[in-house]
Amino acid sequence: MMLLELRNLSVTRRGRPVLDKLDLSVAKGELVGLIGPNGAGKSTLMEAALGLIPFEGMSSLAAMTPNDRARQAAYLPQSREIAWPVSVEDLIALGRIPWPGGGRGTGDRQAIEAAIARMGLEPFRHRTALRLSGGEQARALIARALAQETPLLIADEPVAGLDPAQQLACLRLFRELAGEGHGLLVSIHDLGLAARFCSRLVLLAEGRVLADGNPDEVLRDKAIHRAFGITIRRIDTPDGPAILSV
Ligand SMILES: Nc1ncnc2c1ncn2[C@@H]1O[C@H](COP(=O)(O)OP(=O)(O)OP(=O)(O)O)[C@@H](O)[C@H]1O
Repeated sequence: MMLLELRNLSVTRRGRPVLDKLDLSVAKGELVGLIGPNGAGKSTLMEAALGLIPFEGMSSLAAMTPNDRARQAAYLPQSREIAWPVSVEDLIALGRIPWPGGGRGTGDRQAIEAAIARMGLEPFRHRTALRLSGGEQARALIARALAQETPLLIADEPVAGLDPAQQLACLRLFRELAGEGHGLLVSIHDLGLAARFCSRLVLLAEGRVLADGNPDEVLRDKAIHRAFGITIRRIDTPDGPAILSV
């Protein structure tokens, strides 16, 4: 079952085409890694898919009412802004706004507690979110998205700025969520982590999808060289592939 469908999606920014008639879908159970050089349009694609910026073409999410969309997809933007000095627990409760209890119902409480536990935020729950480190704030924002309990999670560079252990924990959790039937669209610059954890990679460059498929195939594709101007060397280890960029 498809959780997100984009057809013929085009975006123009400052008079320049950033995305050009792009097609992309995310199904239940998929952890899709969106890769591509800086400025390729990964954030633009997510913003357009969510209907946050003007676009041409079709996005199944943007076509929904705001409340339906908020129940369908949680979004972690690249800029991790926490606007007010709220506690970590209250920040996470904001993820419940689209649901009937609005953060205060019994179901809401369970979702909030599950998100706190999954992100290991118990020690921080009463701390003002603005007084966390950058990586801790990132985890609190991921927990807010988890508390939203949506079928789809769209995350823009969620592991940037996390330490290696937290990066692994976060991607393991994302894989677990995919295993539970969620769909995830996650932009990521670390090709090694992308190869290890994603079930599918979509390579974006020049406003188009240059490659889309199984990580092994996408990372072997000539398109990687075309997109990044680098060569990828893959070393297989018992823990999965290690990727060297040369
Ligand atoms: N608010 C904006 N107004 C105008 N142009 C923008 C805006 N945001 C991004 N752009 C331009 O759109 C293009 C795509 O940017 P985008 O942020 O989507 O790339 P990205 O692939 O997410 O990059 P990165 O890997 O650096 O995060 C870039 O050329 C960028 O300069």
